[in-house]
Amino acid sequence: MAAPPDNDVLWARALHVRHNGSPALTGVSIGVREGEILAVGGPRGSGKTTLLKCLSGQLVAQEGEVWFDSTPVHTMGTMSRERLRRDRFGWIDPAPVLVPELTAWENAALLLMLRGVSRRRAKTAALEWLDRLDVGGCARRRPYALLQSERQRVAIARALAPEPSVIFADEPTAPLHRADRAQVLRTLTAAARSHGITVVLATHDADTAALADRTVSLLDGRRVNTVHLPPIADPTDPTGPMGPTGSRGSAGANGSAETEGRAACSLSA
Ligand SMILES: Nc1ncnc2c1ncn2[C@@H]1O[C@H](COP(=O)(O)OP(=O)(O)OP(=O)(O)O)[C@@H](O)[C@H]1O
Repeated sequence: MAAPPDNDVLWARALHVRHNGSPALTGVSIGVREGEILAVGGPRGSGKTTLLKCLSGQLVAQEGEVWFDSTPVHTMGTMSRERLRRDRFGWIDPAPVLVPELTAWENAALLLMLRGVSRRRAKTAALEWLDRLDVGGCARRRPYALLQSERQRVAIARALAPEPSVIFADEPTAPLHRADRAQVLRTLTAAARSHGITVVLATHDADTAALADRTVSLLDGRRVNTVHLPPIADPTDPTGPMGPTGSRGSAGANGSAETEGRAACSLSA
């Protein structure tokens, strides 16, 4: 078992994952450099979420290796992986999952308090991150009183507040409209760069991938050289393909735009 290259904070080799017998990842290898913002692109069902789950230790591949900071994650026991995820990693879901009983600032401070940071220090940090994400004014509201886009900003603040080594963001701007998407992504990437946080970002949106330092593409669970996808259309733009007369895609349950997975690609060597 060879250790990964020194300049990769995260590294995976020949990952094979099958969900109920169906292949989700087939021999995927990837290296993520420290402080890098890496986009994992590809159409729906191409394996992006599965890859992020393997890299973050949520899922152990049936075959293959994952290393973080020269430590083999694939051989860790469940408790060690949980500890690693809690102490070093952050995760942003496509739709915000907040604790309904807690206010926005308490949600944003939650991971810090779970790590043993005092309530006062956690609150200060949470309020700073909420401000940076333009939801400082919502700090005392509970999730039910927030817009979906505000909830997602709170969820992003919660992931950033502990300043983890790596943030895994799975379609983090899916619930947002186009203008919001760019602003939130810029905040996320700027915060990551200023704090040296590595970001692994799953997206099927070309505009989102453009903000990354580098993009790797997946198709049908394999690394490919290129995947050309149309940018996600804005459902609020009447002139766009998602507008009133358009027929491409459909609005998801949370109002987000869905794109078809049309891709032109070539298999990598
Ligand atoms: N828990 C599961 N059980 C069965 N099949 C699954 C499961 N999770 C994912 N799959 C399948 O594995 C493949 C890869 O899914 P994955 O969610 O990783 O892709 P993705 O690129 O993230 O897609 P999306 O953009 O829709 O989230 C798909 O065919 C998917 O249907």
